[in-house]
Amino acid sequence: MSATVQAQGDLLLSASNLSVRFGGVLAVNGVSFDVRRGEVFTLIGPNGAGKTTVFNLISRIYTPSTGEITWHGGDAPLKLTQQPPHAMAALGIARTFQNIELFEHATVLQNLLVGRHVHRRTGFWREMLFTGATRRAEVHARETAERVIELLDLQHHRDSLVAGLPYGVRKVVELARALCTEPKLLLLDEPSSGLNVEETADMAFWIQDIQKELGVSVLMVEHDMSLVSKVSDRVLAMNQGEVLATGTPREVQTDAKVVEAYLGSVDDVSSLRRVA
Ligand SMILES: Nc1ncnc2c1ncn2[C@@H]1O[C@H](COP(=O)(O)OP(=O)(O)OP(=O)(O)O)[C@@H](O)[C@H]1O
Repeated sequence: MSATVQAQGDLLLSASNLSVRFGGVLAVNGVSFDVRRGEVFTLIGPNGAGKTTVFNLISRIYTPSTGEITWHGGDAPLKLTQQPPHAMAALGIARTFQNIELFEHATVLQNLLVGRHVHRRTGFWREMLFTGATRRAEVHARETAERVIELLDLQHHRDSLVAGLPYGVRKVVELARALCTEPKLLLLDEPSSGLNVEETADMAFWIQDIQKELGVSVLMVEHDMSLVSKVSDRVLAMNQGEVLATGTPREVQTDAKVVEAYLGSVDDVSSLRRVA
């Protein structure tokens, strides 16, 4: 894993003119944005704005009706819309889910090693014969898992069954499992959902560590504006499927269109000014 945060101007992913229609609902309408290497880029907006739909377009759960998503994380630009969902992890895109999806009756370490298997290239017969390549892959998987365990302070939980862990720890384990695929881009779907204030502050700390220590870029959907302000380099605000504003957390939170979308009135702008 890279230890350097890369230059901000360097493009990692670009979404251009994305639209999705569900029956009569135009859930996403002409949305364009870029995610740069090393940045935390956050989608915000009121309920039903289209954030999750954009997120699901990037992780290839949905295919856009119009538009294109280009991945710049490989040797040459790649059209993500032509890739199947299962190809995402191998390309360097990992995600977490709003409702945690872990193997409940496996240990934390076992869950992390499952995450690593996306990079196994050794083939069936080599695995059966446990060749040198297989052994090296196994050692690398364990080393990566141990590094992630240390980074996210999960040492005490390494051999615990996930089912017995508090919700806040499980959220961190899910983050750890995604990191074990050694992604270039980490997609976080509402990382603070279900967490209390203290756990949300811890989550902000982990996201900053992931960005700064590992150089991993983050694209997240998040409602908690304290977390958004603390960790985001740039924010994109949506409403009714369309982009309202893109910029720093402060720029977006004080944008009149954004304030109006949240509150229905530009008079209440001060209540959104909770930028750290
Ligand atoms: N699979 C689907 N089928 C039909 N309509 C959908 C589907 N997914 C989303 N929608 C509709 O698309 C619009 C955008 O929904 P989306 O979930 O993307 O919003 P959101 O900004 O993530 O909202 P929230 O913050 O409440 O999660 C909504 O009107 C929603 O009802």
